[in-house]
Amino acid sequence: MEKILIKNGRVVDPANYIDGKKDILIEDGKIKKVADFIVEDEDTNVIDADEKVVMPGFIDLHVHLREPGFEYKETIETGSKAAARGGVTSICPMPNTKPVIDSPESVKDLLKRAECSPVHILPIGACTIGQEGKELADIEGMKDAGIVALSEDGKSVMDSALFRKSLKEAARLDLPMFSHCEDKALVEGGVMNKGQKAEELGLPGITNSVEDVIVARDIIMSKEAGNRLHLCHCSTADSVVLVEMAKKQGLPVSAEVCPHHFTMSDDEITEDNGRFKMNPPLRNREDVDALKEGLKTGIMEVISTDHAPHGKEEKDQSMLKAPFGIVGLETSFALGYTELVDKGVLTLSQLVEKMSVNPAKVLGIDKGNLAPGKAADIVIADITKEYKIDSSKFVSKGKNTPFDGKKVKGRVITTIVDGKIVYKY
Ligand SMILES: NC(=O)N[C@@H](CC(=O)O)C(=O)O
Ligand SMILES: [Zn+2]
Repeated sequence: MEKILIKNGRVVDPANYIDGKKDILIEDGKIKKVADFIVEDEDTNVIDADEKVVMPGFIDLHVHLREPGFEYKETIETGSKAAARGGVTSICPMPNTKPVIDSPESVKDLLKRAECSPVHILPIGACTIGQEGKELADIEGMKDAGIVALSEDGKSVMDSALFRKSLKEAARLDLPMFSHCEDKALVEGGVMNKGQKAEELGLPGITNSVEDVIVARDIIMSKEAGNRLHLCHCSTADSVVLVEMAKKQGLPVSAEVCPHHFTMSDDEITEDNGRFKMNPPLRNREDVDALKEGLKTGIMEVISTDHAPHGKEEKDQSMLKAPFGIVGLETSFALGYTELVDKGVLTLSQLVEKMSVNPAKVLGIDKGNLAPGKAADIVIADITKEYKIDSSKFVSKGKNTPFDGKKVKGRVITTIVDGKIVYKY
């Protein structure tokens, strides 16, 4: 296998307390050596990373690949290539495909299909059969087949007694539960955040309580069941308060924030169009500020995208009709860098913690770390030059983003997975 030497880059590797100029030698898919100066052999591929940052590959705990069943929105191939373009070297696809990933056979089928992927695919299994919320799925069988977490994402298991059963299985099998927090009955047809903007546009609103009551329920129930709980796409100020309370009690609770929720608030929605529609919705300024503060203090540990591709026609219509969801894999680093690091909310090292180190901890996998001997999953990026997000360049089939044309910094230049270059700008 090719030897690669990454020279002169600013290595940002928080797991090893490194933020400084180093060379990294990669051999046989693994990191061989990290040092101030490494001399190359003749047969080494040298990557000049002068003025670039070199980080452990990002791990995205929340993506939708749509295959099987909705290949017109995305396939495993296009979604995983989008990940590589975004510097994301491991992705966790949610089970809301058709059929739903709810059995050992469907997990095996997914992993077989995933052989085309340039990045690692770590599947998540559904809690209930068909995500219908009626009957528990074969969770142990799915674990044996290779799932890394459980989730009913797209909805909550609204039957709390059934949810308790899945939490107990999660605890027994040591699988984290990834909770999509949404009290279905409270949505009442809402399509965007309830507030002044929704009134202006004449659209039904989604209150914060839709999320908050299930965040509280899931924390309380996980405390009793003894499972690890990871709260998906937190969007409200009170979610942060509740996660802080759980952490103060020493509970194994983690929480993610998506780039769109820390970048944009509902008052920035310019028109009634599906590109502004996702679940949970863009919230108000106070919520956005609370999420940023939560990221800063460390209460919110993970940034993941909830990459949710849809067809052009589906999204280019009123929020009353468009499906929920926006793409995120190809813009997450740029938004994180621009909104959090460049604006002084986080250091670059802290951003890497949220995008690489902590997601690995949530899954309990040996990644997010550039020490010798570790797998060479690496991203090299340029953080100096400003550019505009251009959705026509996305390799994802989904172009549905509210950030088209936004000026950002933070461009992924090279992505390496297991010592192999899988993307080059
Ligand atoms: N987030 C979304 O708006 N949509 C997701 C489902 C989900 O993660 O809630 C989807 O699958 O499209
Ligand atoms: Zn969700």
